[in-house]
Amino acid sequence: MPVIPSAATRFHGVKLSPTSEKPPRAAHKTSAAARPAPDPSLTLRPHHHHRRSLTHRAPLLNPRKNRRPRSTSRPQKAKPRLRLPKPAAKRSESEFLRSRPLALLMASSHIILPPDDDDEEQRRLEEEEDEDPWARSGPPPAAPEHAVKAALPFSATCVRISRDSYPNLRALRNASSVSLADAAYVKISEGDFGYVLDDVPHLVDHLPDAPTYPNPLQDHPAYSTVKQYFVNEDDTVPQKVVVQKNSRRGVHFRRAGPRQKVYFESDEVKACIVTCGGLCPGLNTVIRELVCGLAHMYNVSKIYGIQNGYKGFYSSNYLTLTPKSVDDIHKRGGTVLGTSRGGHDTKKIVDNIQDRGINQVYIIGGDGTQKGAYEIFKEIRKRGLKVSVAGIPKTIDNDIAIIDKSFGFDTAVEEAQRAIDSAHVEAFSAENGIGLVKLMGRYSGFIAMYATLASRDVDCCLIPESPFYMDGEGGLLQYVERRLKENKHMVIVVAEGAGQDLIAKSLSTSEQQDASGNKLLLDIGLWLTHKIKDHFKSKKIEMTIKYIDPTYMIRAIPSNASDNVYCTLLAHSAIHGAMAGYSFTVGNVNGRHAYIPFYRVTSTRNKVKITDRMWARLLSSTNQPSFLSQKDIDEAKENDRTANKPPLPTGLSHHVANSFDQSASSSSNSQI
Ligand SMILES: Nc1ncnc2c1ncn2[C@@H]1O[C@H](COP(=O)(O)OP(=O)(O)OP(=O)(O)O)[C@@H](O)[C@H]1O
Ligand SMILES: O=P(O)(O)OC[C@H]1O[C@](O)(CO)[C@@H](O)[C@@H]1O
Ligand SMILES: [Mg+2]
Repeated sequence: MPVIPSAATRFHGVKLSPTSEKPPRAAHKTSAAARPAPDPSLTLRPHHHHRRSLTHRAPLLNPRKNRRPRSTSRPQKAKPRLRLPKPAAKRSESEFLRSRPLALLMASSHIILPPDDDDEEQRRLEEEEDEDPWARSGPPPAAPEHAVKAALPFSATCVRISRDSYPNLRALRNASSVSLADAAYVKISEGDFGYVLDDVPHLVDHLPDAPTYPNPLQDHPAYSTVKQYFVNEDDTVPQKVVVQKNSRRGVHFRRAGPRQKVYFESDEVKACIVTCGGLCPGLNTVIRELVCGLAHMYNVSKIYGIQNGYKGFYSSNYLTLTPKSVDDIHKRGGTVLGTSRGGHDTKKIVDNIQDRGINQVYIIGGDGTQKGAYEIFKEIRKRGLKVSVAGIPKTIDNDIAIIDKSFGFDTAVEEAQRAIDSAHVEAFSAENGIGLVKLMGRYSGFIAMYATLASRDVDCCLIPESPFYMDGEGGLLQYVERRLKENKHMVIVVAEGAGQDLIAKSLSTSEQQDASGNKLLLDIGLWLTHKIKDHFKSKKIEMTIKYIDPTYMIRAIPSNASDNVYCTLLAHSAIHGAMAGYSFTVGNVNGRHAYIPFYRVTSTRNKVKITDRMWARLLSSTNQPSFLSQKDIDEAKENDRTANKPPLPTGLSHHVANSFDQSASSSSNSQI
């Protein structure tokens, strides 16, 4: 374990030891501009151990040419997943081509076929494909109890979803509607009763001969008493848990957790961690637990911090992280690594990953960051590198699709209470007092909604998902007037993304964007304050309004206790997945940690559904008008119907498509 020397640099208030190395001169063509600039303040000490490790050129893991030297602890060969296509004689070439998913044809090195008898089965199923008995006549009649029991064990019946699951041929056929590059990474398998596995990519998809090793956790004293520590390879987590008797089993994700076999030896691992996008409570906890988890569970000692977001991959030296150097960082807000927006240059980033021999990349960030992680993963796959990419979703707005909740959200809602309490005290203590609080939420009003529901002092909550208007019958100004008459004071909570159309209409400003291309928002809090003041002035009614904007104070604090635990578990799940060779975004799905494909978390955004009971609860708790016309409600219902449905390859069997439809439909988990 590297020990922090006294000369260690202080960075973002934390003691960290930067490596003194620049990346080795690459044999391949990283441009000079892409090289990290030497930073004198970060080259304080020679660090021989790491110099040696960093100058070691990343093995370009073309399975045929550059195979890793075999380790002393005998690697176990992975179960072969590749099968050669059947002899041409059995089918004509065009038949063969038609029967292969486009994705598999493109990457001939990983054509993955079911066993011969499955091929027969496959053809039979294809013939039956247009004859979905459920589509014709509804769900099958209830089977006798013993038959249902026999059908349910996943591994017994879902023969095509083996431990090393592979893309389903039918599922990906004619994958022409998604981009070629993306179709290659969609791994969908089918099982019985409408079961679908939306799987994540694995190293063996492109490195079929990658050796496996026993998981070092099995010798770990802390885990020796655990009854079943390793998760079953076949375990999956359903996207939708509210079902009826005859529902399809629906879409599932691979369950997160430690596997019996891993694809990296401990001393082979070189992990790096990066944080991108805006701040969020818990970032430092995730960093800490990644470092400590890698070191303590898997005996990994080469762990590096990338400074200031994606651009740090190619413009800064990497920091050496040890359990000691990150020991107390979870008690601080922000990120000790620094963060930024913009600067994602996939090629330069992967050049540097390759040059420095990094083989596990942990990427903490929001929706934009996960899109960036997906691009990095695709480039890594293109180059045939043995690198796992693990995304850990971070966003205070809670707008990442699929997952139950993002870390830091609870802390943010809790901290928002203090601002709302102050607003309430100010409003209550004045004659006709209004307290107005602006909370974060660019496109999704979760913080505002939950903070309002938690507080009970709020009279009106405005969020981006629910349009509102100011003037006339049923408008906001009329409601404020009425409320003051009734109560003599009121509290308004507004999410920063609410009412942007109204401001844009009244102030003719041109749209601006941040470095990542996100729209820069106009200050709805300030605008509302003026509008309300002007309204009462024109009516000659005395009133006082106090505008509180705690947005950055809320996201800059350390995470609370429950978020700390959540961050720890997320970090551990990410480590287990990366060690097991998967690339994914990790998240809680219905209370279980799962590995979610990048394309799923990046293709839609989690939003407050104003057609759900939760929003109705809010309306009934504040007594505010909904501000919605029938047209707005119809539109919202239509949006909800397709809200969580990802863009899928065309040519999916309607069994699979139906399962996705059902799992995406709104009357599910989001309602409590
Ligand atoms: N489509 C994309 N492809 C590749 N990289 C992207 C993409 N969108 C964003 N990024 C990169 O991801 C990083 C973070 O993006 P962004 O600033 O949008 O924050 P975020 O991750 O969405 O977090 P949050 O919005 O919660 O603060 C930036 O460095 C940006 O360049
Ligand atoms: O000022 P910054 O750092 O760009 O961040 C602001 C944005 O970041 C977030 O906190 C997360 O996306 C948004 O709620 C907010 O609009
Ligand atoms: Mg974002």
